[in-house]
Amino acid sequence: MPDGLGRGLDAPLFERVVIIGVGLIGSSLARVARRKNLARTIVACDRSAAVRERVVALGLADETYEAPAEAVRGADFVILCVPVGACGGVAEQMKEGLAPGVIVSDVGSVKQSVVNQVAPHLPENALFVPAHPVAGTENSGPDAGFATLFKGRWCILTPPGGSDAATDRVRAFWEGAGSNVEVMTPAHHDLVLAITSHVPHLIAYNIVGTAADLEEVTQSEVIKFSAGGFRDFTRIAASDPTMWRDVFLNNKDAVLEMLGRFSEDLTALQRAIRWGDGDALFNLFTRTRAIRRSIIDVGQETAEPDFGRRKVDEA
Ligand SMILES: NC(=O)C1=CN([C@@H]2O[C@H](COP(=O)(O)OP(=O)(O)OC[C@H]3O[C@@H](n4cnc5c(N)ncnc54)[C@H](O)[C@@H]3O)[C@@H](O)[C@H]2O)C=CC1
Ligand SMILES: O=C(O)C(=O)Cc1ccc(O)cc1
Repeated sequence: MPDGLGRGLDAPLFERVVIIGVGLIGSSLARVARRKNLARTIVACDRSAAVRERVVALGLADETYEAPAEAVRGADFVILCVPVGACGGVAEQMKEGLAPGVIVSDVGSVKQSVVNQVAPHLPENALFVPAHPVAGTENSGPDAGFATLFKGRWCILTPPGGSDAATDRVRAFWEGAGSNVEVMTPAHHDLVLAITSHVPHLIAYNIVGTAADLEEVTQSEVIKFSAGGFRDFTRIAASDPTMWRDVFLNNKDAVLEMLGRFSEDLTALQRAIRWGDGDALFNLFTRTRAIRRSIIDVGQETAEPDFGRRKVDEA
């Protein structure tokens, strides 16, 4: 009996899913694809020999390749899970192996730049549905992934022509992985994520760097007294340097726009402290407390909002 996507109820969603870049996100996808029967065959591709060895040792894939063009042969779904700055190069390397009608997607934290890099390399008969799971941790590599990473989290799709049959299949894949799916334009995605994710990471990198540079506060004191808010910043600031370098270089305009607003608001706070304007501080802190509580309320109904999750299960 076929489902809404034309498959038998027990049939996997895709025949041959290729994951290029098997780190935190790629390995989590491999794990959940296996667990939820989203792929008949899982193919892993990574340029790192050490990663490919771990993929084999962890049993994450049915086949493992170094070369993207070999990996993608005969695939009906290819997902780029490499840093955003590497997507164009990988697309160029894989293009000659792509079968007609293949759906190509990615998981990059920035969307417009990935579209600009990848689309020119795809043959006309490939269907491109960019995606961004708004779920992750500060850890990297195939050992850091886990099958429940995407459960109850948002996944944003930015298909070029709005929704179509390929988008429906990618939506089904992410829903199968446990995510809630939303569709928007790449530019809108990049603006929203600049303030909700990219600037917060930049602030964390900056505050940890500032604390580490302070001469009168020794490194050991920073560590010793980091039980407060600073400790949360250190988790974020432990995120992958390559990944985050690429995010900032590839979402430059939106990040600079949001950073400008942030700096203005920070200056207003600085002024309130200097002039003893307690009302200004109290009013802002009251508003932000309400925002946090509304996130938690929504989270309890739908998704667990805590980004600081750790690996909780195995493949
Ligand atoms: N880490 C996170 O919390 C999240 C990351 N993302 C996005 O997911 C993507 C991957 O991030 P992670 O899994 O965290 O990274 P990761 O560092 O854990 O894994 C990346 C993998 O890609 C491989 N790789 C790098 N360049 C390559 C190339 N040119 N060809 C083939 N393989 C290559 C690396 O060897 C590594 O195994 C990034 O685009 C990131 O923006 C999206 C949501 C959350
Ligand atoms: O670990 C955290 O707090 C995160 O914010 C994870 C994360 C990192 C990058 C993304 O594009 C989405 C989620």
